[in-house]
Amino acid sequence: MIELRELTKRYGGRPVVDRLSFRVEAGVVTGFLGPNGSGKSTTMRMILGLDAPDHGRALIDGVPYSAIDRPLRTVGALLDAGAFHPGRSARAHLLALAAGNDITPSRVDQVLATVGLSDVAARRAGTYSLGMRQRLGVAVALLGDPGVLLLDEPVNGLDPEGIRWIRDLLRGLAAEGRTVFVSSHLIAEMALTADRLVVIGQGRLLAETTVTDLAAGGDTLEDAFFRLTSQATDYRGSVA
Ligand SMILES: Nc1ncnc2c1ncn2[C@@H]1O[C@H](COP(=O)(O)OP(=O)(O)OP(=O)(O)O)[C@@H](O)[C@H]1O
Repeated sequence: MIELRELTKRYGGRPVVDRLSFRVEAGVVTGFLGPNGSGKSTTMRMILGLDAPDHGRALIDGVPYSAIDRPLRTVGALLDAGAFHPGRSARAHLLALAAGNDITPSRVDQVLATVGLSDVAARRAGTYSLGMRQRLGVAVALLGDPGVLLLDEPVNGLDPEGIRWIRDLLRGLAAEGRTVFVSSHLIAEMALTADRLVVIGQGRLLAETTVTDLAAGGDTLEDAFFRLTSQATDYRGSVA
């Protein structure tokens, strides 16, 4: 379970995450939705201890990330799919991470198979397509067989087959009782993947809901999402 209590981050005096409080429960996929720049990545970075909050806290199974022993085995994260040494093979990359976290080499082969990279595992990660890099990022997240998973925009750059694959994977991981928290700015994709939704705008909580309830007002999901977030963007578009 992930719990945020009044989590706040300011940049240049401006709150980009603003007293955010909510829970992400185990056993379902929770979508984290908001327009561009609404603070999703900053929130995830604070949950993972990569950015320090100015106020409030983020807890994973009741403790801050920094207090978790062997974190890879508790929390798996996909933040930036490009974060690999380009000269290293996918297998070497995973083996190095496994060695540092008391994870067996056989687990490396398992996750390579899960993400569909077994046949190309000896290739340098720098030669991978964007979709293959996303899959390697997912392999890293799964490596420690963690009970909690955070994925920031995992479908970015994936083709339709890859999108369906990640959707099925996330739903399967939640069905195993894991906590799955996945960000997106695409309501249509989240409607197919997530059960619960946490919607933010300008760093503030706009709604904690379910896909079913969001659509219940008779609107299309997209209309309901726009209605929720229309007053909470830093930009405005107009149709000529
Ligand atoms: N290191 C930083 N320094 C200053 N401002 C930052 C920093 N990181 C993020 N911001 C600002 O914080 C706000 C929230 O950014 P964030 O990346 O968390 O949003 P997001 O919801 O993930 O957006 P997107 O969907 O576009 O990825 C933005 O206005 C961004 O410019």
